[in-house]
Amino acid sequence: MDTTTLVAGVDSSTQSTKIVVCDAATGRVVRQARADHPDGTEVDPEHWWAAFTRASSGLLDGVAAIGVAGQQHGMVTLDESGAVVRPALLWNDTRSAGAAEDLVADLGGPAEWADATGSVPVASFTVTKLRWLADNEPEAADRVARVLLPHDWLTWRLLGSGDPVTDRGDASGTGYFSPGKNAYRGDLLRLAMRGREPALPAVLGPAEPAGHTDGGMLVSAGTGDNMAAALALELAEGDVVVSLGTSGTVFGVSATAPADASGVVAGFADATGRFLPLACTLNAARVLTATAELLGVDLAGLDQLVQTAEPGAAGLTLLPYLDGERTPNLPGATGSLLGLRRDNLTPANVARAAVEGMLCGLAAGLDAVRDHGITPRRVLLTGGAAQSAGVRAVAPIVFGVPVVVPEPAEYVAIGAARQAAWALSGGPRPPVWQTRGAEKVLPPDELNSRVGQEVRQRHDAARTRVHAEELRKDS
Ligand SMILES: Nc1ncnc2c1ncn2[C@@H]1O[C@H](COP(=O)(O)OP(=O)(O)O)[C@@H](O)[C@H]1O
Ligand SMILES: O=C(CO)[C@@H](O)[C@H](O)COP(=O)(O)O
Repeated sequence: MDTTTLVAGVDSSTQSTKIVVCDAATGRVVRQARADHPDGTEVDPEHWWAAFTRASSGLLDGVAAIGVAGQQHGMVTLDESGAVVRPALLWNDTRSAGAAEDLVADLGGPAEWADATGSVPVASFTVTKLRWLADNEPEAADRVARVLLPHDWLTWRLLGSGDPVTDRGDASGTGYFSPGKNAYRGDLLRLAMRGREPALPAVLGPAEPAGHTDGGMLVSAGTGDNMAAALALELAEGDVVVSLGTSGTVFGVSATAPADASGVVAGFADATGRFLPLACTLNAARVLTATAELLGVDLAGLDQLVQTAEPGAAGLTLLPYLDGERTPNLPGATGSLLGLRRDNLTPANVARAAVEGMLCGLAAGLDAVRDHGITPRRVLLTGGAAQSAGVRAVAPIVFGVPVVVPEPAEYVAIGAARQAAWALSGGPRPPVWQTRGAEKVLPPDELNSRVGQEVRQRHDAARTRVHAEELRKDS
C-alpha cells in the first residue's frame, strides 16, 4: 500500500492557474495541471475559481493539505453577504496612478509611506485601488464590507465558510500593512477609502492552518506568488531571483525590513517571518510575445533571431513600456525603439533589442535591491520566459553576476505546496525539500564586459530621458 502523504500547491497568477501535487516528505512533483485566465486587468474572481476547478479536476484525490499562492495586490471587494461588489482590479491595472500620487501627498510624502509600510504605493498597490474606488465609484465603495487579495479570496472559497484569512507576505503588498510591525495600518485604509473601514482578513502565522475543506483537506494560510517562489527556491544569502512572468520581478530574502523612499524597492514580507525586498516591472514575458507577433515569428523563431544578432543589437535600444511601467513609476509611458539606422533596422536586431530592453529594466532593479539589504552573488532565472534561449543568451551579459536557471518547474505552486506541508507537519520550520533540481549555469560571458556595460548605459540613459519627459508632461 502506498503511504506517501500528498500536498498540493496552487499558483493563481495573472495569466493562469497552475496546480502541483507533491510528496509531502520530499517535494517531488507527482502530478500537475493548469488552466488559463481571461485577459484583462479587471477580472471577476469567479474566473479564478473556474480555472482552479478546471485544473484541479481529478487532481486532488488523496491530497492531505493544500496552499494557495496568488498574484499580489489585486483588489477584491465583498459586500455584507460575501458577494463580489465589482470585478477585481489587478496589480497591472494602472487607472489608480493619480490616486497613488494623491495618497503619497496625503500622508506627507514617499518617506512617510516607506516608514509606515516599507513601500511607496504606486498604481499596483491595493491601497491606491481603494482610493480610486472611493473617488470614482463611491456607491460601490459604500457597499464594500470586506477587502481581500486574490489568494485570500481563493483560500476562503476553498474553505467554504468562516472568516477570510491572509498571511503577512501578501498583506505586505496592500499598502495598509506594516511588515516591520506585523500589523495592519487601519488609519491608511481609512485614508484611502475616505473614512470607510471595511473588514480585513486576519493575518495567520507562516505555518498556521486556515482550516479544512469540506472534504477534510487542511488549507494553509497561502501567500503572494513571489513569496511562494522564494519559499520553494529556499534562497541562500546572495541568491537573487529574477522571475520573468507577466511581471518581471527581482527579489532576495533579507533579515531586516527594507524602507526605500525612492519607491524602486518594495519592502515586502516573505512567507517565513523574514523580508523580501523586491523590484517589479510591468513588462516582461509579454514583451517577447508582442515582439514575436510584430516580427511574424513564434517564440522559438524569436529566440533564433535574438541569437543571430550581435550583443548590443547594433545600437538599437528598446524601452518596453508596452503596458505603461511600474518601475520606474511611469504608468502613462509608452514603449520606444531608439537608434534606428538603415543598416541596423533588421528583425534580428529588433528581437535582440526587445530582450535586452526587458532585461535591462530588471538589471536596474538588481542594482536597487543591492542597496537594500541584499548582496547579489548570483541570479536565479525563473518564470515562463526563463525558458527562452534568447533570454538565456542576454541575461549573463546585462546582469553582471553569474546566472543560474533552476530546472524548469512551477516554483510558485511548489512554494504553496511546501507551505501546506509545513502547516500539516506543525513543525517549527518548513520541511526540507530538494525542489530546485538540476541547475543550468549560464556561461558568464565576461561578467561586466564592455558590451554589457555599453548596453546598460544606453538603456539607463534612454530610461532617464523618458522619465524626465513624462515628469514634464505631468507638471
Ligand atoms: N520559451 C518561452 N519563451 C518566451 N516566453 C515564454 C516561453 N515559455 C513561456 N513563455 C511566456 O511566459 C509567460 C507565462 O509565464 P508565467 O511565469 O507562468 O506567468 P504568470 O505567472 O504571470 O501567469 C507567458 O507570457 C508565456 O508567453
Ligand atoms: O505585482 C507583483 C509584485 O509586486 C507581480 O509580481 C504580481 O504578483 C503578478 O505576478 P505574475 O503573475 O507576473 O507572476
